[in-house]
Amino acid sequence: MNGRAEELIRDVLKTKNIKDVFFVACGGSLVDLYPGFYFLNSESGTIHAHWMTAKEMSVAPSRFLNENALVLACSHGGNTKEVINAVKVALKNGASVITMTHNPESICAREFNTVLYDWDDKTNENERPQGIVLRILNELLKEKEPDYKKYDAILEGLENIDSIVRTATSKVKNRTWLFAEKYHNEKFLYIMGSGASYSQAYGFAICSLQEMQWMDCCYLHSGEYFHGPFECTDKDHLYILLMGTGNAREMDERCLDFLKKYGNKYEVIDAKDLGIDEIDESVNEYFCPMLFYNMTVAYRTALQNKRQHPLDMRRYMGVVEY
Ligand SMILES: O=P(O)(O)OC[C@H]1O[C@](O)(CO)[C@@H](O)[C@@H]1O
Repeated sequence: MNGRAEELIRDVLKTKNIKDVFFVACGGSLVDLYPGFYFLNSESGTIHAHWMTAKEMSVAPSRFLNENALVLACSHGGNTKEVINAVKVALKNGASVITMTHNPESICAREFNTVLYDWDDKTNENERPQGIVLRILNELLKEKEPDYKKYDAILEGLENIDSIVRTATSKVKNRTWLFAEKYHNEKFLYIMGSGASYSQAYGFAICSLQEMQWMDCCYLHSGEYFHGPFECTDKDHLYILLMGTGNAREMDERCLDFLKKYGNKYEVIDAKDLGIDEIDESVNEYFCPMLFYNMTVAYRTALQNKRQHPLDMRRYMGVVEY
């Protein structure tokens, strides 16, 4: 780990008493910030967490967006207008800002405090946005909360997650191919998850299936499935269930029990079958989304190959005005 993330948060803490952390971005980058938001909500006794699409921060800024706030903003390309505007509003309100981007030439990199990350197959999970966010928050809690006890377990997880992800990715290869063979023409998919991994149900749906495959689908929180959506369950609808760890897991298990009884077509991606237990039980739920992200890449690649629909084909994004 290169230390830039740690350096930036320590700098902030020299002069600021952080009471609120805002996580802002758009689309896939926003997905990457959710586990940090969930982590802070679960672990901190002094800091409030807020997670929102960047535009919402500019059009409806919270009253907590002030000199005691820290904004963590992510933009892969570093130039997304909504993100740049949100950061400007945050700075104007006196907040501290750390951005993350892959693009050294971008506005994020040139104009704001930034952590630059690589994005190639070899990049370690702890140097990608989800890992960087967890590193920043781990330092923040260590500095601010004397009773924070998970610092070492998180560091250890950050050391181990990359090899877990790589092993899991090769393990699911055949399975993703079979999935694509069976379901490449599916009319509608439900993607479910909970806890920190709710983010990946969201990302699987909006980025991998809708944006990259133009497939109709929706994402659901496993807990919310029982509050309306389950009425659609029958032998024909397809469900993808991400099963994480931690306290939230019981919501995923409840969905699985129900699907076993009343459903027929469901794909279970269980972090416990994919090696997540190699990370300490007290923190491994925060690493499941990194694992699930890589599973969504594996599934969407198999779908792309079967459907002959390139992952980078767009008809609106970056093509027309919006
Ligand atoms: O991360 P950036 O560069 O701000 O771009 C955000 C855009 O990229 C995506 O995450 C993926 O194409 C979209 O969901 C979103 O509109």
